Amino acid sequence: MIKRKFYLEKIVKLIDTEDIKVITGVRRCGKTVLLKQIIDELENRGIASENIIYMSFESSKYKNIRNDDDLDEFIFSKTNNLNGKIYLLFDEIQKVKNWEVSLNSYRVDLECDIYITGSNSQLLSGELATLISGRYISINMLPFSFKELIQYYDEMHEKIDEIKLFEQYLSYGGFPGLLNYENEEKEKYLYDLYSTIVLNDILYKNKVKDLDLLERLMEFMISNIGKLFSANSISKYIKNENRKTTPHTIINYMDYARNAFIFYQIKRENIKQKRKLLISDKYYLVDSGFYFIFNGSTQRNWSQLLENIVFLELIRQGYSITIGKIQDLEVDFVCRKANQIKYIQVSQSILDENTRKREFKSLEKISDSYPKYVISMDSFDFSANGIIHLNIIDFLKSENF
Ligand SMILES: Nc1ncnc2c1ncn2[C@@H]1O[C@H](COP(=O)(O)OP(=O)(O)OP(=O)(O)O)[C@@H](O)[C@H]1O
Repeated sequence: MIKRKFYLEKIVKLIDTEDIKVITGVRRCGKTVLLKQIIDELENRGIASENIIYMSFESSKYKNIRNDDDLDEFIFSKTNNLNGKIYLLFDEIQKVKNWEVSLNSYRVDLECDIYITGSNSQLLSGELATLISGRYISINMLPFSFKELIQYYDEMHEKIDEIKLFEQYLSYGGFPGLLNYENEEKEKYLYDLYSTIVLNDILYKNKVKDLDLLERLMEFMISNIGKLFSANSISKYIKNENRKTTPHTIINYMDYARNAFIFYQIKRENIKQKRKLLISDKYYLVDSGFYFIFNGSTQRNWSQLLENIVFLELIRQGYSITIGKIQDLEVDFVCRKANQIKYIQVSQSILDENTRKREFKSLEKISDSYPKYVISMDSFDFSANGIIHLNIIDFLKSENF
């Protein structure tokens, strides 16, 4: 197991703070392993193991703990005779009914520090969420980044060519569990994971009735990542296939998929007109592996994939992102962090002069002095009119873009 330093550093700073630490993220991105790494950190600090209580509600061991009363009975019996602070780590807490009531009472009645995980962004939006609102801090996890993939092979002492590794990352993405499998099995792993999310986290959880429509919508969105659409335009497209639907249904299904962390929805802004937000949005995937299962190796649109990978790295690095529109041109990403703005275009290659002109054109139209970049797979140094070219691998390897 590699240490997820990026997330651990954030969490370690929060140990012993009052807030409940909430770790969310798509299924199988590594939340359980991270909880175990937090436990290691607590033990390294000399905390007695009996004061650390880890419970995974996916495990049959706790199948009898179904609601807040069951959980309270268990926790109070376990902690009755303990001295000192107690560390509670609950994996997939949403399986326990009214869990918010329990956590709220532990905060008051026990000297404790609490960590929870969940794979749905609605974890903290149920009716009882107000009990802990304002008393938690959440950390959203993603599958492995390219840097973490390099770290993984380094720690395995496996020499691997960086370009080959990048190609592997482009195709299969960064779900950590994939690394236990060979190529053909990777596809199956991704497909099984995708199906579990669609069935359990979207269909059953939201009582979706039309599985066929849901599957068609997901396939459409995954194949069209990084393209502009609205619920109306998708609804029209799907109706053209002789299926019944409404924009309202499409909006609901897309929300469910976002809540399961499959997609990120990004707004579009007009850079010139006072940054006004526009109607249609873009969607990006939580991991490019899911693109692969629908688009195989032959039909892949590399620019789309690169854009998705750049997007993921930007949100990992804490940027908030919109898509930019300037006159009739698009700027792929407008990135904001701490009063700074950066503009980014992503292109497979800018070796061809016409492509280069096209990619630079929208950035050249922006008159402010914030930094502007074009990221591509090319590996030459190039800058013109204040626009800097970056190689994608260098970009992904940078600690602080
Ligand atoms: N840091 C890591 N290093 C190596 N492998 C990892 C790491 N983190 C996770 N994995 C592997 O990825 C898989 C999924 O990890 P994990 O169970 O922690 O994910 P999860 O987010 O808790 O999943 P779920 O939401 O389904 O409970 C496991 O096979 C695990 O071994």
